[in-house]
Amino acid sequence: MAGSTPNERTSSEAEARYRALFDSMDEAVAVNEAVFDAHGELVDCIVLDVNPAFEVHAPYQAAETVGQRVTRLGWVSPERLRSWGRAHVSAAQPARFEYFHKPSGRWFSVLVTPIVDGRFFTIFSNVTERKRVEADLLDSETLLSSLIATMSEGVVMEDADARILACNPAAERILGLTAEQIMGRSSFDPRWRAVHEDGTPFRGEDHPTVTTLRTGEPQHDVTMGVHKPDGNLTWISTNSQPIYHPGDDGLKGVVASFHDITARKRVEEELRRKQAMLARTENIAHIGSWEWHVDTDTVTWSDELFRIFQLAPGDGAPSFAEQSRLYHPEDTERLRALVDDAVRSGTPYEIELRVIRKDGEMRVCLARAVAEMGPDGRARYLVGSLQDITERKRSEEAIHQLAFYDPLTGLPNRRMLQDRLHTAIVDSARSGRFGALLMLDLDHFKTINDTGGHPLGDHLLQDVAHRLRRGLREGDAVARLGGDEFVVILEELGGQSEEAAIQARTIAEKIRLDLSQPYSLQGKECHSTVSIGISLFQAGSENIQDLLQQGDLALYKAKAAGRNTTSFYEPAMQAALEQRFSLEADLRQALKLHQLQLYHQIQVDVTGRPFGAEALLRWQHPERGFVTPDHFIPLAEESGLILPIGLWVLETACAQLKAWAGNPATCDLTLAVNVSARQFRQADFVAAVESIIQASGACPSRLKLELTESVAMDDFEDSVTKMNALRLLGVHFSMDDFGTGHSSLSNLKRLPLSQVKIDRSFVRDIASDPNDAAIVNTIIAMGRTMGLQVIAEGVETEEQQDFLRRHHCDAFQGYLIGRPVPADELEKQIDAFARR
Ligand SMILES: Nc1nc2c(ncn2[C@@H]2O[C@H](COP(=O)(O)O[C@H]3[C@@H](O)[C@H](n4cnc5c(=O)[nH]c(N)nc54)O[C@@H]3COP(=O)(O)O)[C@@H](O)[C@H]2O)c(=O)[nH]1
Repeated sequence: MAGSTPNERTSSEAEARYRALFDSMDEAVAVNEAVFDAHGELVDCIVLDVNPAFEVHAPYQAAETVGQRVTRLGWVSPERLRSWGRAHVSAAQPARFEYFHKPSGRWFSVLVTPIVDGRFFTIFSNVTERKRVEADLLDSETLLSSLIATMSEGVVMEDADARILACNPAAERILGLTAEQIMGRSSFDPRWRAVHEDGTPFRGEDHPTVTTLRTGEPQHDVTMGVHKPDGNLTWISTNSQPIYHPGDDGLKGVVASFHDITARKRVEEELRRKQAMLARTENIAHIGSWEWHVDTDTVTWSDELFRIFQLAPGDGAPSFAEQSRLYHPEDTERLRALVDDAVRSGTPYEIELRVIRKDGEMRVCLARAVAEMGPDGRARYLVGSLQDITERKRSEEAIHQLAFYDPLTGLPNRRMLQDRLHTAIVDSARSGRFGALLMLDLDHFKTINDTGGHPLGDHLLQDVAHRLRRGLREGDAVARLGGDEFVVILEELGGQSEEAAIQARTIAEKIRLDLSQPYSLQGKECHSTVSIGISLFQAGSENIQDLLQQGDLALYKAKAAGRNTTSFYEPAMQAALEQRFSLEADLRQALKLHQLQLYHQIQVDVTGRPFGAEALLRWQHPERGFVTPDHFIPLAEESGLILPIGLWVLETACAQLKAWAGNPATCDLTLAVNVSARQFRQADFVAAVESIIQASGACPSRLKLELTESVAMDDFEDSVTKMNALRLLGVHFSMDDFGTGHSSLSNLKRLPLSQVKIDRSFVRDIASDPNDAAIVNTIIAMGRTMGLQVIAEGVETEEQQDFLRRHHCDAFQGYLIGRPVPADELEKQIDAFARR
């Protein structure tokens, strides 16, 4: 360059290079000059120059910028400039600040770099985009942290050593710790006192965050219990997620979120407890429950249901259709109809089903179900129960069996018979045909029982039951009333009474013959026969009790006819029975109304001297007149009235003895009193006699009790005991009706008798019948051998008395000597004898 110095050339070349560089720079650059105040403090800068990029990137035109002060341009505030100037200008250090150009809405990063002589480059970089990203980032971070802060889930962030770096308020609340207490704690910290659901300790290495740190895998829904500082256990469900830094492979930490499931656990626990309780209850009650979702055919069963069917719960509940094979084939059709109905119309059902278990065992179950209906009016669900009622059924059957059947023979008992009889009468009304009741009683069963023992008797009754069942038609009923009494009900006989009677007798005869065939009992052949009473019935003609009574009467007739026979009921028997009932009713009143009297029949010795009398009961009825003992004594025996009557006789007789004791003419008299079987068998008989004697003041040795042979021989040991006891008191005994029984000599010897009385049936024909004469002779001889007084009763003629006297009979009683008379009459007879 001409005319310039080298320095000037160098300077201008540098200027040119600077210019070229300045102008070529991509960034907007301004050259500024510092403005200092009097104290040398930077107070402003004046823009000296701008490059071409300035107009492109900076928000100003060169013309409006050059020569302007930067504070006026708004690039920096005076205060900021001043403070920067203080800190950096002297050190010639660059400064960077950011500046927002409002009119353009752009952000600039402004780099102020000191050059020399108080000049600066001010370089503008448009950072609007970065600022936007930064602002967005800031926004999302703010959002995230406020989200975490407000979350109900606890969140903690742990570093690579599982040490907590951050936590949110929910974590504090759930763990019962402050943020300060949480921060820095590691998952291994024993203070957590973490436990598994089964109560075992939760080891630090199993903690989900530790697992995530170890494996890099997220963990989900890990349940653990942690103890709060107050000792309460809090249950949490935890998720953990690994944290990686972008562009970095290494695991930096883990974030864990957890929520408090203590309440849920409590509810679950309660639910579990209730389910267990329900299962236990179902087990105790043998009730299984089920649910069937109709559309999907999904079936749910309770454990108990599996148990009832003996199926493994692991195999799952069979579908509804499959279940039919679990029931008895006869039940499935009915069940299907009920299920169809329930599905169609929602009708609940209840049905007894027979469940066939895998091993073939049959159980009786009560099935119940209700439907849950859908909006379409069809069932969506069927919900039901199945109760195993096998044991209950068995008990009911056993109770029914006990209540309605005879345990020995298995036949219906009296109660059941009444039901059957009722049905038979109703059926007879419908069909117009006759029915018949056969009342059966085994002949001499007591003897079989007594001689062979009760087991033999039981065996016979069972065999009889078997034969009866075997020999009858299916519709006919057979029952055992008790003891050896059986009843057969025949139905559908003829429509006419004669025809029905013939049919009934034919069947009864068949039964009689069948039952009279030999029995093989306990290895021995036994024989038995039966008496049968037949009573026909028709619709409404009789009530059940009447019918049974008619059967009894017919049976009585058969027995009276010699047994092993059949007899029909006759209305005349009914009349006799009614009369008997009426007589019994009157006899009950007789004592109270003082209608009974004691007559006395004199007894004399061979010289004709009266030594005593027999007391004989008389009943003077106001309407019936004089009722003889033969009529009412058996009735009194059967009804039990003989007990109060017998006591009255004893009391009256003892009172009479006491009265006689005061009279020299009668003081030596004995009085014989008849004792009935029932009276003698009373356990307190001896005590009763003793107390009557004592109460009356009578002399016991004047009292003679007459027992028949059969009474004395029946329960012989009891007779011996009682008689000995009374004999010790002084009471004498006479054996009445002697010769009619079967007493053996050895037995007779054991009885403390004073007298035997020859039955009047032998005396009657004594003169004409050599047999009777022989019997009387034998009795007299035996009595004398045994040292007993022998008295003959029923002596009506001189011939009889002569015969007896000739054969050394000791004493006589009969119409020949005197009829039974009242006590005052007897005393007159005694006087008359005395006067002879
Ligand atoms: N348990 C009780 N039984 C009693 C009582 N009183 C009587 N009886 C028993 O009743 C049966 C009938 O007695 P009755 O009608 O009194 O007949 C007695 C006499 O009258 C009768 N008799 C006496 N002498 C003759 C005679 O010469 N001819 C004749 N045809 N009959 C005569 O005999 C009956 C006395 O019998 P017995 O007792 O066997 O000596 C009868 O069985 C009485 O036992 C009572 O209080 N309790």
